[in-house]
Amino acid sequence: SLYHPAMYPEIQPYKSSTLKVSDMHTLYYELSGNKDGAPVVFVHGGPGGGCDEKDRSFFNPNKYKIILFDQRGAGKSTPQACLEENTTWDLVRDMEKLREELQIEKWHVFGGSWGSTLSLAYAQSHPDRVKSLILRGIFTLRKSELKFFYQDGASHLFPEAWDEFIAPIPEAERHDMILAYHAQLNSIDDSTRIIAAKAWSKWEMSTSKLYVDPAYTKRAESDVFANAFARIENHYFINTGFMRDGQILEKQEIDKIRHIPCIVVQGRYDVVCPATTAYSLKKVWPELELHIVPDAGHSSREVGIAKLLVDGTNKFADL
Ligand SMILES: CNCC(=O)c1nnc(C(C)(C)C)o1
Repeated sequence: SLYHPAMYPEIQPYKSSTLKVSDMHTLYYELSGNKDGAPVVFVHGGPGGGCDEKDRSFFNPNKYKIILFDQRGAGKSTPQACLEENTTWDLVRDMEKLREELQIEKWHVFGGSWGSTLSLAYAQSHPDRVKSLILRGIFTLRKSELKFFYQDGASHLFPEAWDEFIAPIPEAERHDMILAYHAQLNSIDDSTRIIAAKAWSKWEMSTSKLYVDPAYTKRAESDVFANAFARIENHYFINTGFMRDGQILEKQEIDKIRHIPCIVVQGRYDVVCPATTAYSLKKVWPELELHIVPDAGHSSREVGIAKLLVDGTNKFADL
């Protein structure tokens, strides 16, 4: 079932296709809802997480032309979990290629977690192509954010899951978990790679909701999902998103997009992308509408978060 009564019923795409964006990469995308409606592009998280069919339900299908696409190496895009030619700026260029392929002038942009990072990077690169931004669980890949979730922070709140996360890593390497996981996720040994990928994914899935949800955590047990999610996330994080530390929050970058209508929905108890980053974004971008949900964690599937996201898409539908 869906995460809140305000969400729209599950629908199927009226078109699914692929777009070749480089000699190496081909993206999967799909269109649903009203083909003459207001175009909105859904930017999935991870990176490497891929889209989920339920993601269509954040949008009124009578008002929106709903565009879901799997970023490089994620979901149904190929080559699966490929790290070559896979950077933030390749994905920004891909969004422009997709927009042009679909003959869209301007579109609404909706994204959570890594999806909020890429949405902001895209808007700062192409502000004239963005009608509105609806963002959840703000993530800007600062070293402090990565340290909190992967080294010394969330570990204090989820000690049991943290024990499982560090288990595959030799004690001598635990002082730099992202680097240590990079070695295992890129090992020549398949079993080392998949064990590390599942442990990495399970850490995130078991800390993404205020009430740990076993059904949600199960997602980490899929070899295909875990492999792409873990390898691509780790690749982006070890490169701190291919950006300067804090680049997205710089005044010169925010000033490019301050005129764009923007709603941010942030869980108070989000331990994956803690509220401090959403708050920093609000301080540098006072015009944005910030909602901190008092009883939610990171996931867009938290009841309070899902409701405010749908309220946001309903509000922006007629912009
Ligand atoms: C640090 N990564 C957070 C993120 O982007 C994310 N968390 N869960 C997801 C999926 C919903 C795509 C699994 O993405």
